[in-house]
Amino acid sequence: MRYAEKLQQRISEVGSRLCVGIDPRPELSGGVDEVPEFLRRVVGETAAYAAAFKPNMAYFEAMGLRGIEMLQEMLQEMPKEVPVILDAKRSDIGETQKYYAKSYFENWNVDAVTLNPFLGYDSIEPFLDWEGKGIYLLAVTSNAGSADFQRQKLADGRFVFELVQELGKRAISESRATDVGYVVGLTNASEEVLERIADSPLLIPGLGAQGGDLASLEGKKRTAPDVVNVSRGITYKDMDKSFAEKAKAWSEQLAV
Ligand SMILES: O=c1ccn([C@@H]2O[C@H](COP(=O)(O)O)[C@@H](O)[C@H]2O)c(=O)[nH]1
Repeated sequence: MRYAEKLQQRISEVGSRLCVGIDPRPELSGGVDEVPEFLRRVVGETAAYAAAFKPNMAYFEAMGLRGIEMLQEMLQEMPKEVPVILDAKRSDIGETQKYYAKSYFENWNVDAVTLNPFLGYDSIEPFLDWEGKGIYLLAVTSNAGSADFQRQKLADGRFVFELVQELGKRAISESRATDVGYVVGLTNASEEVLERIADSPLLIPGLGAQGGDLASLEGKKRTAPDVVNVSRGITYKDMDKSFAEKAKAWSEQLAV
């Protein structure tokens, strides 16, 4: 089964596009030693509402070797029916990317990863021949600096983020096994952006703490298995509520 099919199946099962972001902050979770239990609770309580999970490598790397071990332990224990998108945003020459692809898709066996497309097609190629796997290329990120490059116009009138999508189109034209989607930040998902975004799987961060407005997505005729990520809005907000209650509330807002 292709990655996009697996994700669509999960969206249908849970009836929602909620992607639960997992970004542990030891200083807010009782210290590094408490993080494994925090992760078990987040995963355990939110899985029933999650179309996908999205751990971000940065938060695990920041805890050193122990953080990497925690990520590995969490990945091993995660329910297999929930696709995992590892937010790694890697970018390097193709020779090095081969090893990132092996690490994420073979050793850690995640379903999808985020990649930075700045180095071009040969830099994403090592990720393209993996059955059942997906990559999300950064197209329009949720930060203000997305205007610096991604939303600049070229001489021919196209935006730079449209060039990013040429990489995905090429992968489709070559019938590659890996599905290619895009990161589009909710905070920057204007009409002008969305009308130029392909009907490929989108990972949409920016809901909750970053203040993105779901109304931006309304009325779009999209068929791809898009997911909308909420991290702090579940794990570090309204701490009087359980993770399950917060995930349920977001999942209802993202009902399909
Ligand atoms: O454009 C992007 C790409 C990735 N992210 C990541 O998503 C989560 C968002 O966390 P919140 O707490 O819900 O704001 C985080 O891991 C970011 O690094 C993004 O926000 N925007």
